[in-house]
Amino acid sequence: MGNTCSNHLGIPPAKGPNAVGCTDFMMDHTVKGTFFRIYYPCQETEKAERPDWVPCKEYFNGLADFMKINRTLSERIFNYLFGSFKIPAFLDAPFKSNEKCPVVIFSHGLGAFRTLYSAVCAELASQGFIVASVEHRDQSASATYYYREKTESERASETSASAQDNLVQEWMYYRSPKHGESEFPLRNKQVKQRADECILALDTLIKINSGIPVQNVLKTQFDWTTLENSMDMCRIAAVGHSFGGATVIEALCKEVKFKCGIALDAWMTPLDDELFHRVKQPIFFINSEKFQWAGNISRMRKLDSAVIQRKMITIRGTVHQSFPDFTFLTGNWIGKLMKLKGEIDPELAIDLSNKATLAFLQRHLGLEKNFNRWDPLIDGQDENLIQGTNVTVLQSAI
Ligand SMILES: CCN(CC)CCN(C[C@]12C[C@](c3ccc(C(F)(F)F)cc3)(C1)C2)C(=O)Cn1c(SCc2ccc(F)cc2)nc(=O)c2c1C=CC2
Repeated sequence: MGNTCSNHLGIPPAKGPNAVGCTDFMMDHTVKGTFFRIYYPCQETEKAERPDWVPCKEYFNGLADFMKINRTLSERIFNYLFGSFKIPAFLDAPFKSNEKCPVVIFSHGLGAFRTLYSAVCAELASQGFIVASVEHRDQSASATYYYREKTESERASETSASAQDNLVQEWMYYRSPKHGESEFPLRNKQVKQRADECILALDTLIKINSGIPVQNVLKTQFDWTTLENSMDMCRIAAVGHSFGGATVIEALCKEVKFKCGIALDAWMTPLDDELFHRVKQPIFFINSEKFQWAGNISRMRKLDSAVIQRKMITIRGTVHQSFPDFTFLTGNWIGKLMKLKGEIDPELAIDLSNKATLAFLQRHLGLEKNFNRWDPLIDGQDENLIQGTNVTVLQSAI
């Protein structure tokens, strides 16, 4: 990425001391199995190549459905606009770390999928974390796939004998609420499934860490046994964007192994009210300036506590899409037109968010790093940050 001129488009490289590897894991042939992309510290290798940011065209089709635009037209536009981007990580590079790595489980937003937050996940991996970016199968992702065994008739109708093993790749697309269907029951059911999927991903990493052999149904060149005894299972956090932010809070409530949570522009609607007094871990809300509204903020405020650290900052000049990778991938005027960019430089915004995240993780995972140099950001002490929120919340609404 030698190109330094400002109009260079691409996901910014990670800033930490470690090179970043990434690979995919799918547990089994069911829709209930866990599916995630893992980012990890790796050996510098010139031969590994960077994977495509969007792995296959079905994701662009799903994105078109999610945005309610025509598939054929948009597939061409998305391919033209985004088809050639690579992510800042080396595919299947050999894992390398001279110390146990803390663990982050990442949850994507509504209409997104596992690869769209690589600027956040790769940065954490470059700083020594192992990050599992889950792909949710609750029909909130634009698209996702799983494998199922072929049925008798499918096998029978097979022409060539050289057919692949008896598996069929099954695609699941975003499900929008039916006409008249109220949003809460659907989103509440989904947030519970999403939390379970984050916990299942964590349990899978725990098995891998303890040397229990686990099957990866995806054919990759990555040797999962190299991760044995490499993860610090006392230092686990959950991070997520928007619907993924709500998933973080639900997951913290269900699984005490998550020591803290970071919610990037959380969307609080899917959460039950009675959840708020049950979650006990520290939570950090990093909000955009444009997405939040009083009702959403007042639900975050219900988590305020005198005894458990709950923090909130707002990044000036940001929009909801300032956290996913799209914010880096279009020119200024398209980006602003499509609300993919705010007023602030996207790389500065994600840098502030990542540094504040690392400082909060050091504080609540007890890391012995120097991320505490960014502690002031947790309290909004920067010209581009607001401590708390810019949204006025009526006192009575709390
Ligand atoms: C009419 C559609 N309507 C559906 C309910 C609202 C659609 N919408 C605003 C969008 C996503 C947008 C987007 C993406 C991507 C391009 C592209 F051109 F760059 F591809 C453009 C334009 C369309 C901005 C959101 O849903 C916002 N949002 C998100 S956006 C997460 C996301 C999705 C797809 C991505 F590729 C990247 C990130 N995650 C949430 O958890 C929640 C919300 C709202 C409440 C909870």
